[in-house]
Amino acid sequence: MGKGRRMKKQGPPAPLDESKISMLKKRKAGEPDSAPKAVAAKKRRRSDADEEQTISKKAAPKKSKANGTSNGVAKADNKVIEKKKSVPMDSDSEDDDMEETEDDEFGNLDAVSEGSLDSDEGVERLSDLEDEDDDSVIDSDEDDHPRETMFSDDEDLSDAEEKLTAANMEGLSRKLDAAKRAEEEEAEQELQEAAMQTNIAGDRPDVFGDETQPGLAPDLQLLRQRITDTIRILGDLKTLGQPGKSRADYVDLVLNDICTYYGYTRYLAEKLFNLFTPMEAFAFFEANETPRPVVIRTNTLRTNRRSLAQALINRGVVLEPVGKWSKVGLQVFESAVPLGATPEYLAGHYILQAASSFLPVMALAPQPNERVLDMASAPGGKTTYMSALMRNTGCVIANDASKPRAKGLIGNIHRLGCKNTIVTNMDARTAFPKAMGGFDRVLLDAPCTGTGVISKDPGVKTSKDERDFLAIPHMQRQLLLAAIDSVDHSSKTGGYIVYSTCSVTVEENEAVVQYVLRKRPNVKIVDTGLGDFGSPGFTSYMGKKFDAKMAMTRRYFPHRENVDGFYVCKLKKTGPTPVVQPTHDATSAGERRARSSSHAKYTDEESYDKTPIVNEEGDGMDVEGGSFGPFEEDEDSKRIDRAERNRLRRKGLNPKGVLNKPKKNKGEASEAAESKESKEQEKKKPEVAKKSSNEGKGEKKTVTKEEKKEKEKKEKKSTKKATK
Ligand SMILES: C[S@@+](CC[C@H](N)C(=O)[O-])C[C@H]1O[C@@H](n2cnc3c(N)ncnc32)[C@H](O)[C@@H]1O
Repeated sequence: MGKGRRMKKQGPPAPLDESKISMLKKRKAGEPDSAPKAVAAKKRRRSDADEEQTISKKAAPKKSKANGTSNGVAKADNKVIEKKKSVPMDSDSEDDDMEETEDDEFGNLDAVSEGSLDSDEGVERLSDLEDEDDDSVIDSDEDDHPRETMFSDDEDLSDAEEKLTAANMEGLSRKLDAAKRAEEEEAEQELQEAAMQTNIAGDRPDVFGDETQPGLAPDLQLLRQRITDTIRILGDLKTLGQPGKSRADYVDLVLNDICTYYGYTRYLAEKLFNLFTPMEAFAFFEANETPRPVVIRTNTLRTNRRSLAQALINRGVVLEPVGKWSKVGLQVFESAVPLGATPEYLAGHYILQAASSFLPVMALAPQPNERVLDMASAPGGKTTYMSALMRNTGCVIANDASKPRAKGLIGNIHRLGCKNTIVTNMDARTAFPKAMGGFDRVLLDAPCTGTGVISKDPGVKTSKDERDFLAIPHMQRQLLLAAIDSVDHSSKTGGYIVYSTCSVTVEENEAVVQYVLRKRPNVKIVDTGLGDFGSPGFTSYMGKKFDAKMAMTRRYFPHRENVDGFYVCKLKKTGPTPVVQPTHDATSAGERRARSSSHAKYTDEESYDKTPIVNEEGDGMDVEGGSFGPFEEDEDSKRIDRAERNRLRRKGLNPKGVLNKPKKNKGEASEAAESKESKEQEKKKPEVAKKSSNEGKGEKKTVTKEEKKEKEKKEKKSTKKATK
């Protein structure tokens, strides 16, 4: 498995159709639109495209002259070229440049976003196309027909994209060059691989032979070579494996090498490795070493994608639509200006947002006039998208437990002009549905370990340990139960919950969903509406079986889709959550309030869902004792405590010493558990001694001798007395 193959799989987005470029370059050069020519142009080769580009560049100045300072396409292209030559990347000159152009361009952009396009030549050429604005305001309409609405293949859209492509062809030509180079590299790589495989064909490569000298820095190239060799052997152990070496030996070797080469802890490397075949695991680890594409989301509350693209192209940004699956995303290839400081950014026309982050919101598909909760919302990428899909109507409650993060959230909400949003700062586990409930839809984009975003945060490689993979899923389960309980199952338009994480581990995804399915039989998994993009969730993992519908949840991986690792699950609430009816005396005022709002129907006998909560053991599923077993509260805290003790031991610390130190806030529970445990052990000691003495083993021997001596002394004394 070499880089070439990985590139093919993970690769950049599919190379652009050259025909589009040829056709549009012709248009750009002043030729009338001609569909037949465009079809013929499809077959042209790259050299033709280059030639046409030269023509278009020559034609461009005329246009820009005619346009003056307008947003003409030709000017845009020139500007890209000029900027590349004359605008250094240091911030001073960027600012200067922006100041010079800001008034005109920004003024125009505002006009465009309000639909009053300038009638100058360049802009006209764009505006004569079907505007995608109307479509792009709402990304998805009815939940019942999500695919139709979200993956529209309609003509207008592709036509608009062609326009965008035309406007951006300078960048796209470069992209084609890059794709060609990548292809050549791939071919080269494959040749090398083939040669390498020929060398070892028939041989059984001895990957165990070349141990690095202890104390010496490893030769990374050799290490990488050994990783690829071991992975190949694991793919055909029978033929390539050394006699006497088992699969476990090879896995152990490759895991150690992965830890050294990529810098993971053994614990995490193993966890991630186990998600895939060895070959795919390698692709995953490799993909974590390269950044994902930069993507921006158009804020349709302020502009539309076409106008935004136009404005940014004018500033020297090279971009293109992110893909058919989104009508609001733009992938940025190059930028002559800082994307977080353009006038368009400051005016809230877009937000920098990873492509995978769009998906949970698209799955939730909030509708205008609904009441929606975003449980863990900071810094607000998804909240603001929800607000835009709802066209600033209804109400979005954007909650986050972190006050500093909530500040960033408020900033984004203001910048993007979301007027239907209220920010709250509460621990969602306990606040909802107590404080508020009865929502039409709830998004839980849960706090997670971040194993899907290692390319952004390589610290995850070493910072996440056993304890995190117990404590975080524990919190996720609590949050998801609260999310379900906060939804109004009888909502006419909704009744949906979307659970998402930017982690790829099973503990944080399928296992959390499985847990809530057992705890809340009044929810079921439904289609996310995200089509075939991504892979199905696991229905079984390492001997554990999950609900068959788990395949309807979606997984996204950096090496497969070239997006951050992500998980999306959509649930539909079918009835009220069964609750044990408390006596009135025991009900607090807060609980009564919550019940009267969100759980109004709990007391309604007719609508009360009598479905019994399924057996804690699950429906014949093997959920006991595994690494992601039944996750009961007590079980969890014991496991978390155990993991904490292990962590401290690994650090060479005495868990008792550390955990028994008085603490003010965190860890009180584990401290209490720890001291309770040690007290119990203390109590147990005499019992052990007693028990042992009965059994005649170990410690009891000493005790018995002492006792015997004591007894003998006493006997001697009493004998003496008796003699006297
Ligand atoms: C993955 S981030 C959310 C990202 C956000 N949805 C977005 O798209 O911008 C998880 C968030 O959960 C918040 N969080 C952690 N524990 C929480 C809790 N108990 N209740 C509410 N929010 C919590 C964190 O502060 C963090 O901002």
